[in-house]
This record gives sequence, structure tokens and C-alpha cells, in this order.
Amino acid sequence: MKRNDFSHVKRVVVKIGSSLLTKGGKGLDQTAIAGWVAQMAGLRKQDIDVILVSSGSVAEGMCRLGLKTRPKTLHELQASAAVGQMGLVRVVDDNFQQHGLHAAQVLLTHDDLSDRRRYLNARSTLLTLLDFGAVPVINENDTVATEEIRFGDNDTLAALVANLVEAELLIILTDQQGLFTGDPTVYPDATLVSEIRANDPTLDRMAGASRSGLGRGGMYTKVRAARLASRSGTATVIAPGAAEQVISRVMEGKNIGTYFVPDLEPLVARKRWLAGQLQIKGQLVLDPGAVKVLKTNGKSLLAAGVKSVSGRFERGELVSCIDEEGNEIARGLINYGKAEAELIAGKNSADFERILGYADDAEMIHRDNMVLI
Ligand SMILES: Nc1ncnc2c1ncn2[C@@H]1O[C@H](COP(=O)(O)OP(=O)(O)O)[C@@H](O)[C@H]1O
Ligand SMILES: N[C@@H](CCC(=O)OP(=O)(O)O)C(=O)O
Repeated sequence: MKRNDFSHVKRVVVKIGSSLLTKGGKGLDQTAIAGWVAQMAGLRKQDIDVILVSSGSVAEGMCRLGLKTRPKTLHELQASAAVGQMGLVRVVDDNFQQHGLHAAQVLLTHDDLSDRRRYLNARSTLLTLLDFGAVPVINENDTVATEEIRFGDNDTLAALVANLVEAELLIILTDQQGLFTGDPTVYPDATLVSEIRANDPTLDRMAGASRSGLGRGGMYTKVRAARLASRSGTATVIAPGAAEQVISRVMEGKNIGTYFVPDLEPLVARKRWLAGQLQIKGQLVLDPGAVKVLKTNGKSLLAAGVKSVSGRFERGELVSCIDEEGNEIARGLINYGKAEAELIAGKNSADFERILGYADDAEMIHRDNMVLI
């Protein structure tokens, strides 16, 4: 994808860093936030799905609590985040409301995206919010995250969210013009990189740490995020958050910030991931009707077309779909664990509530989570 193809983008993740949001730690920048929200609302009006990953809870909490330096201990960080998150969501929500849009707070930990079942839950909730036309506002769940289940920085979180919802574009707003050949606060003669392949090995030499004491990762985590995002075919632009109409200009394909070109298109990347990297935990035998629908119409797999179930799997794990002769037709992430799948195999989704005691996904495997073999 070239910059001038961004006009085709239908789903974008915007990440805004702490120092931008809090005027370098002085408190939430109401004017700037109103400006970014207005631009995101403009995208929603064009029917583009928008997800905001917003940092700033610790920085705003520090400000409210009168802490001069970023706390060192985990519980102080967590307390600070809890205080600051209140201010953050209030301002963001007020602003989206002024544009007639609903903001939806989603706080995630690393476990939510690494555990297969929780991954599917997080994905379904985010996609449902987008279907409702709401704007998910995501941050790390700092108050409960221990070291082991932390993302640690919101650049990584934003990239994983972009992977999760298959956004075509990730925009990371920061306090610099973009990625420079070296940290411009240390090397004044460093120059702005306008475009680079996300997997270019020279990137590691350019990107340094954060120096503001407010954010977490500096350029290093942003470059790593661009690489991570490129795994699902997502393009990344690191752009100057303080620049006039920055989000709109990036979306218009203007030459602003640094554009990280992914190696693959989103669909190809996801199919490769599904087809190659996960272990198959079970098998579904499909009736001829289901085989035909999957092959010819690219539809989701409904339980009604499943004749039998084998293997050991939980919700969210990879299963293989075979025809009655044993030929593999497709693979996908299943919405039900083995016990439930056996109960609903061959049944209509209208009967799920009676059989299972609850009604959940109508599909056994959603077409977005399936790849034909
Ligand atoms: N190659 C580079 N180009 C630009 N900035 C860099 C580079 N290396 C390190 N940095 C530093 O990264 C900082 C931005 O990261 P950070 O403070 O974590 O911001 P944010 O809060 O937006 O995530 C810049 O202010 C700059 O000091
Ligand atoms: N969850 C933390 C995120 C910290 C963080 O990654 O900050 P930044 O490097 O400014 O994006 C917070 O809201 O303060």
C-alpha cells in the first residue's frame, strides 16, 4: 500500500502518547484532545472504523496527585493510573459526545490477548463496538496488571490491537515529527525518515529510548510496534501529534511523519498466520452442504453443517474442517469448546440457548477467523 492508497482504509487504530496528551506532564491538553477527537469523528462520518489507544493515565495521575517524577513501585504506578484514567476518559468521552459518538472504555492486559479464549472475546467485543459505531478507547489495565501480564508500553498494545481487529493502518502520534535517523534531542543533525520498510534492519540503530520521563518506550517501542503491526499487514505512520489536522492529513496520504510499509496485505497476512503458525487441536466433519457453502460462498461455518467433532480443544483454538472423505477444506478458530461443539453439532443456532443454557455466537467458526485450504 502506498500513502496515496490510504483513502481506501476502512479501519484505523490511533495511538496517542502521554507527553502529548498531558502537555509534557502539566495536565490533560483539552484543546489538543478536542482537535484529535474532531478529526476521528470526521473519519467516523466517512464510515471508517476508529479505535483510540490512549496513554496518559499515569502522567495525568501524577499531575493530579502532585507527584514530580514517574513512580518507581508498581503499586504507586497503579494508583496513579487509577486516578489519571478517570480524567482521561471523562475528557475523551465528553468530546466524542459533542460529535454524537459513543466512546467505549476497554482496559486490557497482556493475558487478554495471549489467551486464545480471551483473545476471541476481546476481538468480538471490539468488533461489536465498531458495528455499533462506537469508538473503543483502549489503555492497559494498569491497576491490575502485574509485571508478568503487562504490555508495558502502549505502542505494543496498539500494535496488538491493530493485529486483533485487522486494521489497515496504525497511526502513532508523538511529540516528534516522526522517526529520525537518531534521537533528535541528542543528535541535532539527525534527519526525518519519511518512508521505510517495517522490517528494515537499519531501524534498530536509529530508534532510541524515551527521555521525557512520562512515556515508556521512546522510538524503540514505536519501531517495534510498526514491525508487530506489519505481521498482520497493517501499515504504520508515526506522526507529529501537535501538527495541524495531523490525523486527517495522514489519512489523505500527505507526506507527514514516518510511514512504515508492511511486507504483506492484511488478508494474506492473517491467512498465513492461521494456516501456518497455530497447532490444530481438533477436527470437524462437515456435511456436503456445508462444504459447498464454505468453498463457493466464503461464508461462516454454522453448527448445522457439522456432522461430528473430535480432538480436544477450547474456545478460540484452531480446528481443521474436513469433508466426509477426509479431505481438509478449511481451518479456523472455533467459537465453542469441544463439549459445547459436540452438543450443538448438527443443530440450528436458534436451539443453542435451549441446549447450552446460553446463546452465544451463531457461527461455529466465523469466516474472518477461517482460511480455506
Ligand atoms: N530516532 C528517533 N527519532 C525520534 N525520536 C526519538 C528517536 N529515538 C529516541 N527518540 C525519543 O523518543 C521520544 C518519543 O517517545 P516517548 O517519550 O515514549 O513518547 P510518547 O509519549 O509519545 O510515547 C522523543 O521525544 C525522543 O526523545
Ligand atoms: N498505560 C500507561 C501507558 C504508558 C505508555 O506507554 O506511555 P506512552 O509511551 O506515552 O505511550 C498510561 O496510560 O500511563
